[in-house]
Amino acid sequence: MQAIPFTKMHGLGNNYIYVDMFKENLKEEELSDIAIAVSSIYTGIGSDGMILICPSDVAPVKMRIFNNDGSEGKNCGNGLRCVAKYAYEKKLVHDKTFKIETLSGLVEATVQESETGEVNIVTVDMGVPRLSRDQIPMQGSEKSEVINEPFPVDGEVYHITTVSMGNPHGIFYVENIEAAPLTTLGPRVEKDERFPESVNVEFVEVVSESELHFRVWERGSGITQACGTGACAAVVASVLNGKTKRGIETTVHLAGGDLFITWTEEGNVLMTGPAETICTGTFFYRS
Ligand SMILES: N[C@@H](CCC[C@H](N)C(=O)O)C(=O)O
Repeated sequence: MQAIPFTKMHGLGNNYIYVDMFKENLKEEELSDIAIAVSSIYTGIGSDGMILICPSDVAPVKMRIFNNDGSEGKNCGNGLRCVAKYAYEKKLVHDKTFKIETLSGLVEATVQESETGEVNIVTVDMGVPRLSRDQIPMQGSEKSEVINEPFPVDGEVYHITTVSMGNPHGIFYVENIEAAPLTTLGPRVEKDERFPESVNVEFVEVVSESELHFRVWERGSGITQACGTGACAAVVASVLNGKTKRGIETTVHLAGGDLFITWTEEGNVLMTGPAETICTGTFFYRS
């Protein structure tokens, strides 16, 4: 049995068990099983997965994210805001703006500190979205982009736009977000063979040129209350489809609350939203 101190945090209800790898030592070959164990609502703590806050050779801190099925993702927008909050409050960093390494590259976080020294709001420069099929990855002509492309599923033709924010997203537009086929099309598209690494599946209702409703079926975790990279991908997809404008802030309404996202004229995507600590404790892992 291994005692693992943890902090549970969430960004708009997208909640993970955070382990401080500056202090703890988890075996690489057990990470996937530990993520599954901590995430269980019956025999674990209950979460959308596990995030490791690690030392880095190229930044003050590195994030690794495991979904609740044990698979490792390459990026996590809500997780990045929580990692930034943790790193600043625990004095792993001293500047309000600092880099975070992810498996898909470096991003830059800026924390807003309250009078009590707490961080509640974080902006992350998520970098440049990746649009070609080989970057998603998605089967088909390598360098082509997938914008409102017919996407047949079990005899019905939907239209998909794909964007990578370091992890893959497939976006579908719907008339009414409440009627989005989250639990049917979500898992079906997640594992579709056209996506060799699976895909996060998002449904978007356009409210105006600067406002979207959004729901997500996450790769490896199913329905979550929010997906930061997914919301960034939805804003990029909406510009590409001529539904919203580039260079202006778009409010994305997720099940867990709102994110404020701009795809800048310079090319980077900026995401601003909350990060909160739920509790701390010790998990007893039995391998
Ligand atoms: N919830 C996250 C994304 C987590 C990883 C994703 N499920 C994947 O496998 O790519 C976010 O806030 O971006």
